[in-house]
Amino acid sequence: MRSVDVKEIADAVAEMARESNYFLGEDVKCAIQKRAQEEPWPVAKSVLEKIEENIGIAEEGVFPLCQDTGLACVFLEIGQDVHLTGGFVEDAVNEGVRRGYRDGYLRRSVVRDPLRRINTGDNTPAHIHYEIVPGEQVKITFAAKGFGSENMSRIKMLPPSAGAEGVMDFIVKTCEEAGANPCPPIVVGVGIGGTFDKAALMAKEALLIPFDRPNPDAFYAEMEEKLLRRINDLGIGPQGFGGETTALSVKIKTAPTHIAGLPVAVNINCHVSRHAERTL
Ligand SMILES: O=C(O)C[C@H](O)C(=O)O
Repeated sequence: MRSVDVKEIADAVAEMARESNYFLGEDVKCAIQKRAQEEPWPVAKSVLEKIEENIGIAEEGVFPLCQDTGLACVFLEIGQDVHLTGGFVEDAVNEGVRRGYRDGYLRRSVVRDPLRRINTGDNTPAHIHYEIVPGEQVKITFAAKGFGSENMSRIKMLPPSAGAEGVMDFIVKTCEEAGANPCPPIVVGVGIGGTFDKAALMAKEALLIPFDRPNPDAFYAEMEEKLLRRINDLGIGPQGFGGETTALSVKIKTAPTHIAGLPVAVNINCHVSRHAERTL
């Protein structure tokens, strides 16, 4: 049994909240740079170059990547041989979010009640997902989820007869209907199978997979490639001005499901796919 003080979790969350809002991952930056070089449409190319310039400005540490600094989504993988000490883990995560958003001068975007809309003032509470895993470490993944793109996400309970084609049509249609709203080029996370709620969670987790990591299952790796081509063929383009770059990456997660069902969830992210990881 190993002890981990939850204060370490709070510190890590605070650091990741600031870091992820100012620095994009290398996989995202490389994908944008490659697309900017290859994009044949002049307006699309110039928008991608502006996005690259914006990334450079954010890296100077004065302005975050986007005014929508996101709802803090925190994924905790807790080893079953870990003893968490020093307080309640949920309070520690929220303390980290509170500090990170305050010290990073990040916009607070959370309302306490979905209908009465009073801002909590410190971007808490975070959306926290816990998973118990083997071992004696705690892995924390922080994602700042913007809502222009979250709002364009969809879930559908398809009949099993829809098959792979039906699933792909739903994913592509979701991206087509999203149009310019999620600030393309988008990142597409897909969850197939499980239950209604599991599919949505997998779609969000799929957004955290590095762009350059191919799906370990060849069937789904091929589906990801086909989907990326089909979404880019929509011609929506960067920020909706047309072009061949509507999406940067499509990642799929799957889970066993019921014989009578085929849940599919599509979680869309804008091009600032912001997340960071720490292992304690
Ligand atoms: O919340 C915002 O700042 C805007 C939102 O992310 C949007 O894309 O419309």
